[in-house]
Amino acid sequence: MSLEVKIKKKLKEFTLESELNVETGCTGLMGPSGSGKSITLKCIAGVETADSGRIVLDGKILYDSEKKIDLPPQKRKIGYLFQGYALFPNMTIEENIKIGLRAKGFPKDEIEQKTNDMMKRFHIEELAKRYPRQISGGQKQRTALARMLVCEPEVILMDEPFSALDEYLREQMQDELSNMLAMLDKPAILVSHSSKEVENLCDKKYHIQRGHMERATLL
Ligand SMILES: Nc1ncnc2c1ncn2[C@@H]1O[C@H](COP(=O)(O)OP(=O)(O)OP(=O)(O)O)[C@@H](O)[C@H]1O
Repeated sequence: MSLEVKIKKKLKEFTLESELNVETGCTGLMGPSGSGKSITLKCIAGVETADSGRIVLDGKILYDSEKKIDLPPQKRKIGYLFQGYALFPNMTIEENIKIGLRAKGFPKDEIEQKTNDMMKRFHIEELAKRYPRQISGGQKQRTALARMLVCEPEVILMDEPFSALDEYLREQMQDELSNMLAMLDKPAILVSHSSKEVENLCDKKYHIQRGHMERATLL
């Protein structure tokens, strides 16, 4: 399974020129603040649109400016773990996980089944009826991961998934994430400011600076 990205997008201060190939396994994306990491992920997910280029997942075109193809986010099969998780504060943990499945029109009993399976897998079933403000940082991250994976994405995008966690929890969640990625066997992109995190979790990395992306070597 592979994801090929070659896109351009004019931003206020520079032009983003993202070019990366991601295979099964985890690819790190590093760079200074404001260099174009999040917007690259958003273009891949389809919540932002590039000005030109192509995004191809296993031969399937998600975006092609010349062919005028631009699949909406719900047709891209991409899981996006947002910076800060973006859980809906007015929905319970359970409802937060169900929302994507509802949007995709799954039947009610299948939604229940899939949500319960995911909550068990991430050890959050006891939190089902609580709201995001009533759970810890690690539990929020588990909820966000469950919400992302319940829709069975083909590609996983993670924007600084550990930045909100303290050091102890960060190491624990890194281990969990590493096991999960190995089990899923899908391409993943991890945006991070930490070389250590990328060295631990990724088998490939890119650097981006003012919108210009280059492959870098892991230590
Ligand atoms: N939709 C948009 N249209 C135009 N410019 C944007 C848009 N979104 C972000 N930008 C600008 O593009 C640049 C890159 O932003 P981006 O959010 O990708 O940075 P980043 O590398 O993820 O930074 P950080 O590490 O701080 O999260 C910034 O200068 C930002 O102000």
